[in-house]
Amino acid sequence: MLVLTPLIVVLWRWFQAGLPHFKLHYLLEALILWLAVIVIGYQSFTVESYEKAFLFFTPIWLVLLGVIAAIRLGVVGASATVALITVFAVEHLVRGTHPIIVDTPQNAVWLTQEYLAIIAVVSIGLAMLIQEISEQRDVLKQHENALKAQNQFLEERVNERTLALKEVNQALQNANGRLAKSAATDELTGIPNRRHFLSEVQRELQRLRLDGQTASAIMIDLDHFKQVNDNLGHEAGDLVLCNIVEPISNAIRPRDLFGRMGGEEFLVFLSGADQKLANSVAERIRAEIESLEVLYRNQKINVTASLGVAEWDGRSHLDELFHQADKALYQAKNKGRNRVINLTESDSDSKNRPSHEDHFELP
Ligand SMILES: Nc1nc2c(ncn2[C@@H]2O[C@H](COP(=O)(O)OP(=O)(O)OP(=O)(O)O)[C@@H](O)[C@H]2O)c(=O)[nH]1
Repeated sequence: MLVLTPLIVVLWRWFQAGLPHFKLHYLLEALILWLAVIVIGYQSFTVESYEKAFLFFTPIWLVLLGVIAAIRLGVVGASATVALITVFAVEHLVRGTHPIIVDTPQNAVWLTQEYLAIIAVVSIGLAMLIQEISEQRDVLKQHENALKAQNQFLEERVNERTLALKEVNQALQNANGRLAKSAATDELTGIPNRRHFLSEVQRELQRLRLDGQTASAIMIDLDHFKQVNDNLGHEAGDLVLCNIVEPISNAIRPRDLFGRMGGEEFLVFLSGADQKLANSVAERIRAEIESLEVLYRNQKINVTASLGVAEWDGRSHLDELFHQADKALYQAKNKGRNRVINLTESDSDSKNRPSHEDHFELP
């Protein structure tokens, strides 16, 4: 009864949990094993067979079958195998045909019980141990899978965050770019404003100084621009200022610097250009402006400009260069406007004229 108890417990749990589904190969293995148990059990517990084939049909082999049952069939299979062996042992004990030959029946019962206890402990105990290990392995596997899933989730979150951060960063860079551009651009005309223009010129002057190259500046001021505003309104004046950009840009090279200094005054800086070249560029600008026709509310507006040219001496600060150009511009205005004047051509009086700009402050 003691030996059958595990089987009864296992079967009872089965019924409680619902009958498990055994796979075909499991049933086949169980069938083969139990056949071996029946053959060896019958022979080893029948005293005649035991005596004839002592080594082959011995109850010890049944212990080995119990171990195989534990490994291959689990707790259920091991319990069933132990039960089967118990049936043989008890049946032969009752009939008195058992091979356990001892002096008294009482001792035979004790010895049989010990034998069955050993089989039960080895077989069912081993099966339970294997089951425990397997369950622990399953739990570990589950934890590992959960950990992997958690890691994957975290990785996805990190990727999402990184992507979001990249997007924010990109947006920030774009905004910064736009901000820098708008800080450097004249709102009305879209060309570099005074501050940005002067800083670009200063950088260029440093480069030219190192390279030992020359440069020239052209200061452009629209003539009688006040009249445009007064006669046609500020909006018309703005339109003229916007339209003036294209002819000036057309007359210079892309690498030349061009900016609005304020009001109706523009500045051009020509790297590597001497006085002669600067004069011809200024003349081209003047002609382009003169031929410009701005259409405002079906009305054509024509403007002219006066231009002052100055060549850089290779040493002086940009303040000085632009003052020279400004003085030349003053000469152009004095001499009747719509013309280009180079400071070398201007009369000495003009040099005493207070500058158009107090000074060209650097950003
Ligand atoms: N529409 C418009 N007018 C401006 C702007 N900035 C300055 N002005 C005007 O430009 C005019 C400049 O007038 P003045 O300095 O007398 O020069 P001018 O009339 O061109 O005369 P000269 O330079 O001597 O030929 C003023 O009426 C300013 O109001 C601007 O952004 N838009």
